[in-house]
Amino acid sequence: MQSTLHKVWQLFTPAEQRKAVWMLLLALLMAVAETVGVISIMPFLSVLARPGVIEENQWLQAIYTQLGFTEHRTFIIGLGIVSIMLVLAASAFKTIVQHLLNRFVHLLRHSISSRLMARYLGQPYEFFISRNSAELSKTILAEVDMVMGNLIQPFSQVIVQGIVVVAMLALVFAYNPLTALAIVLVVGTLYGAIYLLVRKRLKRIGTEMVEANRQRYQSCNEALQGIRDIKITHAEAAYQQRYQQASRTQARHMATSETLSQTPLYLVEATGYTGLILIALALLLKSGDIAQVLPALGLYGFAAYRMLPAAQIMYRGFARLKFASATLDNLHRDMSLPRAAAPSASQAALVPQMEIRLQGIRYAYPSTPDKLVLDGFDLTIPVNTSVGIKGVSGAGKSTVMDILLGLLQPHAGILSVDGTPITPQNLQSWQAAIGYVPQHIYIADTSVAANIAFGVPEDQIDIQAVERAARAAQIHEFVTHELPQGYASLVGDRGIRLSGGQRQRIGIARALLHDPPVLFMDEATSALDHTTEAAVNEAIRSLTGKKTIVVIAHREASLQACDRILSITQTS
Ligand SMILES: Nc1ncnc2c1ncn2[C@@H]1O[C@H](COP(=O)(O)OP(=O)(O)OP(=O)(O)O)[C@@H](O)[C@H]1O
Repeated sequence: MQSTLHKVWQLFTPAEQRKAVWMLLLALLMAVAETVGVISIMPFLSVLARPGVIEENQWLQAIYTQLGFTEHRTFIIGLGIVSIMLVLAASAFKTIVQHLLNRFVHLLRHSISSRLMARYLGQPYEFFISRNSAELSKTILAEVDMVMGNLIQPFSQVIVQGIVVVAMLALVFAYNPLTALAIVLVVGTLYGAIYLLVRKRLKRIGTEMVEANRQRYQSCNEALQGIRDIKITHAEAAYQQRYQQASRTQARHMATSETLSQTPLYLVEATGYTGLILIALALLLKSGDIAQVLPALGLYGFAAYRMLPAAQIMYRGFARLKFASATLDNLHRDMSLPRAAAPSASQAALVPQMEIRLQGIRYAYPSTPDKLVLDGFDLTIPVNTSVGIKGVSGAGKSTVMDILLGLLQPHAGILSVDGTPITPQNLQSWQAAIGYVPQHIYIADTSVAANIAFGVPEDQIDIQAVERAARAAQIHEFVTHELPQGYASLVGDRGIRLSGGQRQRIGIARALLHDPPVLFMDEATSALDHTTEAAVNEAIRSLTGKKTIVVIAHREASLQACDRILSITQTS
């Protein structure tokens, strides 16, 4: 429990932690308002039951004479009105505080999920090749919500309602300590026993629910991304079943957790009402006068009316805290990922003047640490020359390119530009000098222009630069003559409205957009027909001598224009 609270606390920024303390104070005031509301009913009920109490009670008498009352009736009406006003004021105050609490909780959700997204995006590329993307979306979108709904919101309720319960108990205690102790004993034992019985189960189904949710996201993601293959292989039923199984498990566990957190309500309600009737009878038997019993009964009744739901909400909060503890562990782990290294102050491109160099590179992927893809790999690329890299499939060509791009960190050896090693601090400057065409081009569901000027806000796109790059990539004619809205045409999810070759040319235009001094191309023309490939290659050939170019290609034709061809062989 303590570690759960500690983990929740660590999800907050220092400013949010301070705000949380303020919220706690407000909750305290809310409980005070609640108590004032209850206490204000006491004098009214007493006087209503037995007006003679005005003369017996020095406080009531002082108020009666000070305010110049002459008649009991008007005094009772006055007390009633004051009581109503206090209850109304307390309700208004509670509404405001509740709104502030809700706001705090929902803005926290926004803040935590935004920070988690930033934390993920700040991770090195290797992090993403080791984790499933559906799992990451699930944590950002579903688990933060889950933690808010099942942890922070119930936790804030545990505190607010805890204060209400304590205030109500104090009120009853002041009136009759024995009754207060009896209430604590009965209600506390009931809830405590039920909680001890269900907590292990809640934790277990909470853990299983996290796994079911992961499978739900993953099967959904895979099914929608691989829809072509699913259609061809008729794998709809298999995917549907995979999704359904996980979804059903999740639904069942959610329902069980709900039931387990609601169960004691009816039991405690029954106990509460039984207790109230027993107290009424005991009081009546003791005094024999219903008028004397009425105020005490009013107090107990109201305290029970406020306290039992509060105790139930508290219990529910604890139960949900237990249920969500596995989700919290997940979220806490990912929120504790290291922050991205701060880039150097200067973001100017690190343009090579002499050479780009890989020296003694050794690399193995995180999932297969014993299988070295590169071992003692050296490569020197003099500036403004072009290197073609060939080799059998799986030899490690793309891995070399990813290391040149600074996406993968070699385990040994260095990547340097003019003798300056590339580190996390100057990586951004190095990448600013590179235009890169990957093997699989990612096309976003936006306009052609926004896809070429990738990552630039729509209203800041330099359309002339976009057109220039598109001409070099041999896509300008297609965009202007065949797309209904030219560069503003939308390309669909992952560029579904474009052919493979058109997508590839958009990727090439993207790489050329800023006229980079360094150009890396990984199978950049593999999806083009011969005529288009020849035209693109011609455009790239015209750049030789003016840019430093590294090309990976299987087709010799794509490497013909290179100054040097390097053959990579698989390390055994
Ligand atoms: N994310 C990864 N995790 C583990 N192993 C990987 C990963 N990516 C690539 N590999 C392995 O590393 C080796 C080199 O892969 P790489 O993609 O660099 O080859 P390549 O020469 O570019 O191949 P191709 O010509 O088929 O694109 C292969 O054996 C591949 O299985």
